[in-house]
Order: sequence, then structure tokens, then C-alpha cells
Amino acid sequence: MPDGFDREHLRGLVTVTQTPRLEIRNLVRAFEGRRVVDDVSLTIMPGQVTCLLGPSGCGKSTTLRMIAGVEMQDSGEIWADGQLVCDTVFRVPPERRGIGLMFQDFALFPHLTVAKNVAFGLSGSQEDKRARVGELLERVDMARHAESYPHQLSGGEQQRVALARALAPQPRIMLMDEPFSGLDNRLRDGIRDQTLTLLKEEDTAVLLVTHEPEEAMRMGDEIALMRNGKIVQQGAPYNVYTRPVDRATVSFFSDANVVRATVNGALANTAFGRFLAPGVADGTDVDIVFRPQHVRIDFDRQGSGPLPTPSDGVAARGVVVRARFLGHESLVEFRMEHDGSLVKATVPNVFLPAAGKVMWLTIPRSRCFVFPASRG
Ligand SMILES: Nc1ncnc2c1ncn2[C@@H]1O[C@H](COP(=O)(O)OP(=O)(O)OP(=O)(O)O)[C@@H](O)[C@H]1O
Repeated sequence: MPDGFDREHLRGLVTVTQTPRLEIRNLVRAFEGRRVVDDVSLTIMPGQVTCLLGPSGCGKSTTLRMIAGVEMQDSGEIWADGQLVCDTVFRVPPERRGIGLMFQDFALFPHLTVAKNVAFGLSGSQEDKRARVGELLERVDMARHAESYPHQLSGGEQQRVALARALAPQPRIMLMDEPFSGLDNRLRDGIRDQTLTLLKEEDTAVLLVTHEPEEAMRMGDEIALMRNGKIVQQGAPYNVYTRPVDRATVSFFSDANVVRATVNGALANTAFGRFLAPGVADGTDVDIVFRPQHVRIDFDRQGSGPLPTPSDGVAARGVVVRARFLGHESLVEFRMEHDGSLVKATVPNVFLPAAGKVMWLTIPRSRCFVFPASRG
């Protein structure tokens, strides 16, 4: 062994490679000649929550149904713990895939008690089943309702029973399709957090389908953003939010302001200053995209004009069109004097300038994204 190295030191450097709990490779499914799932690949580790996020109709549920085994793919493979589960020739039946399902219309069996609902998918001795049901009902805080029937429970309570039922057979993988959308906001946060804790404790790999960015950011260790059957971006919520791949991705997560400009000498000239557009040919249009919370309003100098620092770019004048209080922030809409375009800005707390007031706006360079111009 070379000088300066010992076994302990080396051990610390070795990366332990874990087998993915769920891996899908190049899944494709077409209906009537249209690919609704188009070459989708995903890897989920034990204890990891990945949110498949995208607008309605982009192919999220079809992807989930193929993994569950209730829909067949046209091509591609599904693997669990390093074992092939399904390709176009070989197919493990749905009930033997070790996959738990939790959908929005989770329908408990109405004629069975809570305890019997949870015990439904369990095998083993009566004693073992009773113990597992008891443990899970404790953990979802429903033990006192063990002998109740579903119709005697609130929506949130039913959802907790559904969660216990889905977890009871200790699935390796949990597929969840908009599981919380039937709940009102007050209940939803608590049940989401409880669900997440339980799934992590059981080391389950989770694929959760949602069309709500906020839910995906709250629940997901990773977000896989889907559009028109394809995964357009994948990564930790922070990375997807702060390094979006295109204008549509920015707009999907939040309101977005767009300033269009034509590139000249790798620079896009705007009323907010010049932006670098490396590698973009002269004469090409680009969109400078920025979120309302990153617009800076010059409160002090108001109409008299600020002296921007270089990182803030150039200040442009906007006339207040409308200002609304949204609770924890205010949304102010401006009509820009230089071209009549609209720019939205959010400001913490209460800031409600009168319509017609002129203010100067800047956008920090680091908060802007430059994309090829889109028709969207
Ligand atoms: N069995 C089917 N036959 C024909 N078209 C289908 C079938 N199943 C799904 N589709 C179509 O495939 C597309 C994707 O549907 P899917 O349910 O996967 O989308 P989604 O992203 O889950 O949408 P939502 O969030 O609205 O549920 C839709 O245009 C849908 O109409």
C-alpha cells in the first residue's frame, strides 16, 4: 500500500453503489398512432420520492399504469431491485410486482371495517395480520377507528386508512396518482407530511404523479418534469426551479415575465440592459425570462430614476396598472413605458401603489434566463 494510505482511509473513499428500487428504461406507449409516453426513463432508489410532474394529458398516468402492470408498453423495460419485471416479451403479473397503489379515487371497501380494509391484501397468520394492522393504524393515528366503517369517517380519515392499506403488505414501490387532490387544504398538508414520513420509514421507493408544482416541491426528493410524453427535465426541486431548461418550465412553476430581444454580437439589448446570448446567431430573437419576485422596484427614487449597479442592469420605467394584496405578498402589474409590455412584480407584505404611478424597475442579471424565442 502506498505511503500515506491506510485501509480505513480507503474505505471512506469507496462509494457504495446501490441497486435502484425501480428503474424504467425507454418506455413508449402510443394510442392511435400518437406517442403519449415517448421514451421515458427513470431511476428511483429505496426511500426516494420522485414526483412525475406535468400538465394534464402529458402521459403521467399512462406511465404509472405501465409500471403497475395494468397497461402494456409498446417498448421499453421495467426493473425492480435489479430484476426484470416487464419488457415486451416477459411480464410479471401486477399482483406479483410488490407495488402499492394509491390513487385519488382510493375507494375503501364500504362493507368492511377499517381494520378489515387494511388487512385485505395481507397474507400470513391471523396473529401476524392483526399485529401489522394494529401497528399501521397506530401510525396513521386511526387505531380508535379500527371497527368503524368507511362511511363513518371524514375524507381525511379515509385517506389515512387508504394509506395504511396500501402500506400494509410492505410494497417495495408505491405508485401514487394525485393522491391528495380530494382533500381540502387544511387536511392536505398534514396528511402529505404523515405519508412522507411513513414511506421513508418503510424505505419504499415512491413515484408520485401530480400536476401541481407546489406539491411536487413539497413531496419530491426529485422532480421529473413531463411534457408531451417526454421527460424534459429531472433533478432536485431546487435545481429544476432555479435552472429551468426552457421558458415553458419557468412558466409551469410560477408566473413569468418575458422580454423579447434580437441578438447582435452575442448580446441581447433590452430596456433592462444588455444580456449575454453566447452562441446565438445575429438577428435571432431570444426571450429574457424572469419571475415576478425578482423584479426590483426602486422605492426611494420613484419616478426620478435610480443609478443601477452593473449586476442590476439598467432601470426601465413602468406605470402601475394594478396592485393586489395576496396575503403574504403583493402583486403589482406594470405597463412598461418603452414598449407597452406588461411586467409583474411581487413584493413582500403590503405594497399597493396607485394605478398610474410611475416607478423604475430593474432585474438582477443572475435571476434572468435567456432562451430561444418561443411562440408560447
Ligand atoms: N386508453 C386510451 N386510449 C386512447 N387514448 C388514451 C388512452 N389512455 C390515455 N390516452 C390519452 O393519452 C394522453 C395521456 O393521458 P394520461 O392519462 O397518461 O395523462 P396525464 O398526464 O395523467 O393527465 P391527467 O393529469 O389529466 O390525468 C391523453 O391525451 C389521453 O387522452
